[in-house]
Amino acid sequence: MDLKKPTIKVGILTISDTRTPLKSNIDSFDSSGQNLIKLINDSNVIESAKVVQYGCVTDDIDQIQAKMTEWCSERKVDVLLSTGGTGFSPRDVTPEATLGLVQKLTPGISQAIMNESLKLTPMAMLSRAVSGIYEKTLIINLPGSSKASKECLCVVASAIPHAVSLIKDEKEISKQFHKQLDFTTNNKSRIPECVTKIACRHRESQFPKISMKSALNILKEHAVLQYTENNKIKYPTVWIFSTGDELGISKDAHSGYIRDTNSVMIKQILEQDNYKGHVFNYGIIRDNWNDLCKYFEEAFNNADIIVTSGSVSMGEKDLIKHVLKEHFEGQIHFGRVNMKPGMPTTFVTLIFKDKKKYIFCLPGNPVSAGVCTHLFLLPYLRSISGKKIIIHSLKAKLTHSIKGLDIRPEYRRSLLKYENGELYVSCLTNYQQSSRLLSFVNSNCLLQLPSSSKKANIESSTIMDVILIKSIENTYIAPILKEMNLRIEIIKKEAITGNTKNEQPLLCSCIEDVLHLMTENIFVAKTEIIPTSSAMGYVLYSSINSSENLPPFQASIKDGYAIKYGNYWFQKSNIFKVVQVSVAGTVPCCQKEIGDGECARISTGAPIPPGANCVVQVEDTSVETKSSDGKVEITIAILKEPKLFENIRSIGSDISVGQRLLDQKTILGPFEIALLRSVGCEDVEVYVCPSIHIVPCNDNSAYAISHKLKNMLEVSDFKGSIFSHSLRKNLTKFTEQFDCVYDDVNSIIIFCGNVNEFCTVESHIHISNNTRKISLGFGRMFVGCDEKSVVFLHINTCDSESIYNCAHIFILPFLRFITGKKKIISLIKTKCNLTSDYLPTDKFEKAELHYENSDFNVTCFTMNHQSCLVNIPSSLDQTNIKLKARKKTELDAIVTENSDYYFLHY
Ligand SMILES: Nc1nc2c(c(=O)[nH]1)N[C@H]1C(S)=C(S)[C@@H](COP(=O)(O)OP(=O)(O)OC[C@H]3O[C@@H](n4cnc5c(N)ncnc54)[C@H](O)[C@@H]3O)O[C@H]1N2
Ligand code: MOO
Repeated sequence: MDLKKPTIKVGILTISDTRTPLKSNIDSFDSSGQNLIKLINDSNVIESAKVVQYGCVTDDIDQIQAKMTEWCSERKVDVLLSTGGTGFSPRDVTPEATLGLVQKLTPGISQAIMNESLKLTPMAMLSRAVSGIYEKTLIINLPGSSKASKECLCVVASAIPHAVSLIKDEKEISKQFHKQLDFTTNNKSRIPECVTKIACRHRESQFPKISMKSALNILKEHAVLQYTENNKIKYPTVWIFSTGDELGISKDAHSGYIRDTNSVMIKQILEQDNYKGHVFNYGIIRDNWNDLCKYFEEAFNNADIIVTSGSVSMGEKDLIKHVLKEHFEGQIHFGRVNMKPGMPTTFVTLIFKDKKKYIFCLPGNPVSAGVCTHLFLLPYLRSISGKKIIIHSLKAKLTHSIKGLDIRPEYRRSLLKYENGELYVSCLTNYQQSSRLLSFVNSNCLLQLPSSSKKANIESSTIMDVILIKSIENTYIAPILKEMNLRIEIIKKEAITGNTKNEQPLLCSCIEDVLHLMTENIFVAKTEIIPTSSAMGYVLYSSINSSENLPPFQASIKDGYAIKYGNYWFQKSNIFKVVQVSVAGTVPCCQKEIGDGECARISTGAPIPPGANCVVQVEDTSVETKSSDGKVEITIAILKEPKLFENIRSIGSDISVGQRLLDQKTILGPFEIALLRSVGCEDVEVYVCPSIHIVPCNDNSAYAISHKLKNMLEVSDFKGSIFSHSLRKNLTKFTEQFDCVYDDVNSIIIFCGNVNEFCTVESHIHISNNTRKISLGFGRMFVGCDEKSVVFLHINTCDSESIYNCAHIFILPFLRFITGKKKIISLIKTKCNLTSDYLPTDKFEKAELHYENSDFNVTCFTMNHQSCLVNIPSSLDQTNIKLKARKKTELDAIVTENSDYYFLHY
């Protein structure tokens, strides 16, 4: 796919008797040379190129040739661009100097420059510029004026990288090119006329807009699990790729370029959902027929399910559907869905080498790609994986009114919140554009809005359907647990004697206070800087602002024509001459100005040429006149009055320089990572994840609870390892293991099980000041750190119930707290049918949690799936409960298992 390209070294040689690089003298300042440097170094007009040599010489053959020879024979430059000395005056000798040197002529380059220049001015015929190859350097003469040299450079810029690699005989790159050529010649595929002849492209989409319900039903019909190997289920392999000529991954990009966010985001969404098959990111594929055929073929040879993003709407380079249909004879089950965003979503199946392949073609707009991954791809993969949960949907009360519904059913990024026992949903922002990844940040669900042709409204407090796109757990952060009455003692160590003494116990009722006391002076948050792409699940240490604008240039929202919209629309002609093409990847600064009565054919995401002030979608146009061979449209008619600035995304409208992207302590998921990548933020500072070592203190029961604790940590995404030797049984072996983990500054050591005296532990961990001891009612716990600031916890219990409670009420909250998580504990209000046989225990009891009729319910004293801990207050007396026997009692519950699963249904 994308080979890493070496930098192209460029030399700029100004040839003039009068010009100098000195800015002080405006009259003689070499503005043309300096402008070329800017175009290459700052505007990246030539992909992967940098100006490494610059010089000014007079119009003298010897001087010119001396400089050219120095730069070329010493291989200082790959491309030498001369500016000036190409005209008819007696001193103009640049072409003669060049011709005297080059070993091969490159007339195509000179001709291309001449052709394009003549379109701008007949005076171009007075240029005698030439070009050719000397040693391994390409020399191109450009005219002397700033404007003309820029225009000429733009004509040839896109061909330069390939020309250079051919001249340098770069094996890999040329091999790739020739492979492509072979493919083209061997390829017998029938390319449809709408692709080969631009004047014949479809003005309207060929695919009916089907409803979301029908689309899901079609997917359901195709969700057959048929992959088995040796009687074992083998989950299908998924390959993902992004398409687009404007996409890139590297930092030094050319302008007109957008960073690929989608392939990574889609992969991470699948991984986060624990899809059991293999998922590969295949990178970026360019928008051309042969590349698409070739890479699809490779994907079909290796994968069962292929997911693409981009190239599915109405542009001339939107080839995916055509390639699948014409080249691979695929069956397009749907090619458009009546929804916002994500309308062009496409689902195709085909038979390749006797095997059925399933292709999900998602739109290129990053929000559309993310939303459609959740609404189509995940449900599909879940159903072929035999999961019960297909779509996470639930009901919530709208916190505000919604004005002016769209004609398409809409899925808005929104925030679901749990407050006072009820679920509330609010749309975070009005900026819901499908290019704007920021709309995912701080949202955790999609609010489903019905369509309306009359721009109807929805009243506040209406109960709405929402679909979860992030864990709901973050919606009910409630760190306060009442009436817990936990005792904390602080243990001080006397530095000189080594004795320990206890301080007066403190009584705390709020878990957050306890955590603060547990960590104060003990724990210093540790952070590290890691690559953004591997930051999934980490917590951001400090907030991040953007250093770039997105889009970086004015971009089109639709495939259509960029026109200059005049004031008196109907008095003017609706016929426009197509004078320019702006497809994805077009370099903005190379575009010509659009004049009255002119237009540029433009694709979604491509830069708006100067002069144009609105884009008319292709559906609202027709071809008026064609070229004689019928291939090219010469003029088009605009059928509907446009609006000023319609279908234009202005610079920085999605993200502007300096804008806050993410707040500190944000948990980084697929959307957050995509957002950071979209503005080139390649590294992030995050809280360190500790390595947790569990030490069984004494006998077998300590081993059993150590394993139990390890499992509980893992369910919550913390990794634990267990010492193979217990503290009590084999002190020597234990010490060896201990020394190993001791060197790791990120260690947390958890001692499990009773030891009569805490000092057995203490003697091994060089306890420092301020160790804390907490009495929990169901065991005791110590928190402290040693001189090397290894944090240790000692849970003084061997009782299985106690370790469960202790893990959920202290250890996990503690670990979340020190790794920067905002969510410390998931506490919700539940309703419970308590029977009169119930006896108050003043304890946390395990219970089953379920979500029914918009209520969270718990069933206590059940052996069914225990998924929460309910806090049964001691003040409830038996008579009271008997009285309430038929009424539901309200109880606080700590969610102990991934609670998203309680809301799921298809
Ligand atoms: N004339 C019409 N134009 C458009 C229509 C339409 O019905 N008629 N539909 C619009 C809708 S709705 C959507 S959604 C987009 C979908 O376009 P494509 O799927 O063809 O995607 P592209 O044109 O390739 O890209 C759209 C946009 O997204 C950016 N992009 C693409 N891939 C990526 C990526 N991997 N990472 C980041 N950004 C990406 C691209 O630069 C464009 O800006 O079409 C509308 N047009
Ligand atoms: O359907 Mo598109 O996804 O609105 O931008």
